[in-house]
Parts: sequence; C-alpha cells; structure tokens
Amino acid sequence: MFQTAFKYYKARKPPPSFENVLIVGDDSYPFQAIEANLTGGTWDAASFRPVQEWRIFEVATRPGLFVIANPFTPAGQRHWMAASLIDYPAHPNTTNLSATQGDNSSIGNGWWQTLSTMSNSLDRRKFASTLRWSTLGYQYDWSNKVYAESRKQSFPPDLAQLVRTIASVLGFERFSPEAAIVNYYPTGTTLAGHTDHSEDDLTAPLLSLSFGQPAVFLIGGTSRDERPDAILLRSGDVLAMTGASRQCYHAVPRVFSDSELPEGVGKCIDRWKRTIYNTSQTDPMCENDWSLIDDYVQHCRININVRQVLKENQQALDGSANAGVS
Ligand SMILES: O=C(O)CCC(=O)C(=O)O
Ligand SMILES: [Fe+2]
Repeated sequence: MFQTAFKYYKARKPPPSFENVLIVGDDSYPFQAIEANLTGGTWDAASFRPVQEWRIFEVATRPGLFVIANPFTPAGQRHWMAASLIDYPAHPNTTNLSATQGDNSSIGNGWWQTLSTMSNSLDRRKFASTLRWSTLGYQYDWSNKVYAESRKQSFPPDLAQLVRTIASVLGFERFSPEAAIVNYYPTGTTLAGHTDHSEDDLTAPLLSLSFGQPAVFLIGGTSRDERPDAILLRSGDVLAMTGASRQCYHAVPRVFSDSELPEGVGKCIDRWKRTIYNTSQTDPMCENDWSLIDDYVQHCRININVRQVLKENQQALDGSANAGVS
C-alpha cells in the first residue's frame, strides 16, 4: 500500500491528482485544531509570528502527528534558508559531497563558494543540485545507520532554540535537539519510504521544517502494508512526529514546483518574498547572497529534520548500544 501511493505521487505521466492530498492549513478533517501550550520561555520574534496566530493541528488519522501551518515570518524563512545553504553544508559538518570527496570539506563551504562564482544560470542550477544532505550535531553514519560519540559536533545554538520553542508549544518541553539531517531536494526528486529509528530515545519527537518548493509527504503506519496519508508541505510548514506516529513509515514521493500546484492552493513563493517594508535595516542579508538563495529555492526544497538522539540524563552514546540497528 505504501509503495503504491509512493509510485502514484512520483509519476509524471499522468501526473498525480491532489484530490486526496491533505493541505496543511486546511481546517477540515483529519486536521484537528489544537491550542498552543503557552509556557513562556525565549521567543525568536524575528523568525516567528506571534504564537497567538499559529495554526496548529493534530492529524486525527495519525495520533501524535502534528502540523503547524507556516509559523514563520518572511524574513524568518529567508534567514533559515540562508543558514541551510551557507552555514550547514560547511566544515565540520558532513555533506554528501564531503563524504565522497574526502578532505575538500576542510576548506569551508566549497559548494556555496563555487555556486557563488557561477554566472550561467543553467550551470548553476546543475551544480546546485549536487548537494543532497548535510548533518548537524551528531553526524549520521548512513552506511552503518548509527550516530557515534566520536562524530559529534556542536548543534547550532540558534536552531536549537528555534526547535525547542516549537517542541514546547506542542507540549514537549524537555526536547533536546542533538542531531539534524538537512535534506536538499531539487524539484522532481524523492526520498524513499523509511522509519527513523537510529536514535536511542524513540519517545522524543522528530521535528521537520520545510522551506522552498512544495512536496507531498506520505505517512503510513508501522508496516508498509498500511495505506499512507498524503500531506502537502509548503514553505515554512512544520511537521512533528511524536507518540505513535514517531515510528511510522514516511517518504517524500515528489518535490513539486509551485507552478504545478492546483488553482486555489497558495504558492510557496509568497511566504518568503521580500517586501519594501522588510528590506529595511531589520533585514541584514546582503543582496548578492539573497539573489543566489532566492534562485536556489525557486527550484529546490530544503527540509531540516531535527532529532533528539540521547535519552534524558544519558550522558553520551555507548557505541555498542546503538550499533546494529538497521
Ligand atoms: O523531507 C522530509 O519532509 C522528510 C525527511 C525525512 O524523513 C528524514 O530526513 O528522515
Ligand atoms: Fe525520516
């Protein structure tokens, strides 16, 4: 059932219908509006709209699955896009490029620097699509499907604060962000069905932030035999897999272009556009960086997928405890 849905949404001819796709922000079943858990704490007012305006839903068909319809300000979206493209693929983080090209990673963010020098837009687009993932905090070992204490970097403090706020609004005040996989998807690409189970604490939420082009996200049950729900994630949308949904199969069968969305479904681009108002001193991003970032997010989707790795009070990973998980 999972694979059938995956193939359906991946197909180009004929392209899939959006008829059964749940649109984050719609108020209808199975989205059930829930109230924010308001406990104060630090608030990143530059990134987020006021919490009173947040539209938070639990997906009734998937207990423990929460979505938040774009809680970001346009400037907030641009800030996290920039972090994802300029900072996160840089040394000492591992990327798919540094993993295969060895020591090149030690010279900083070679990918971004090379991209910045390319003047031909087709060449730039082709080169841009070579970056597919980077890892933050505990660096994920894809071959052995483990995190290791020896490959731990510090987790970006501002991202940690951002996702702690989201977790606490959802009632997970003790969430501790320790690792992230940043996925970079050129339009048309996919992520195969999987569960995330290499973390020692499977009771902590998985938090996912999406920026750029839209995608259909599939989430099923704990076996591939269950029919999944299809959810449209657009720029700024937040998804949290908690409770029973934490260990469910999920996938991204297709990243779409804004232009492929049906009439009446709001485009992503309007969510990060610079307006005259917010190009003032409050937006420090330089024009040159922004035009490259804007060019990138016209053709790609970025997903920041944040995890807690350790159990509460666990000091460090014991290699033998989590080795062998597949
Ligand atoms: O891109 C997404 O929305 C999901 C990514 C994901 O499932 C993962 O990184 O494990
Ligand atoms: Fe995942």
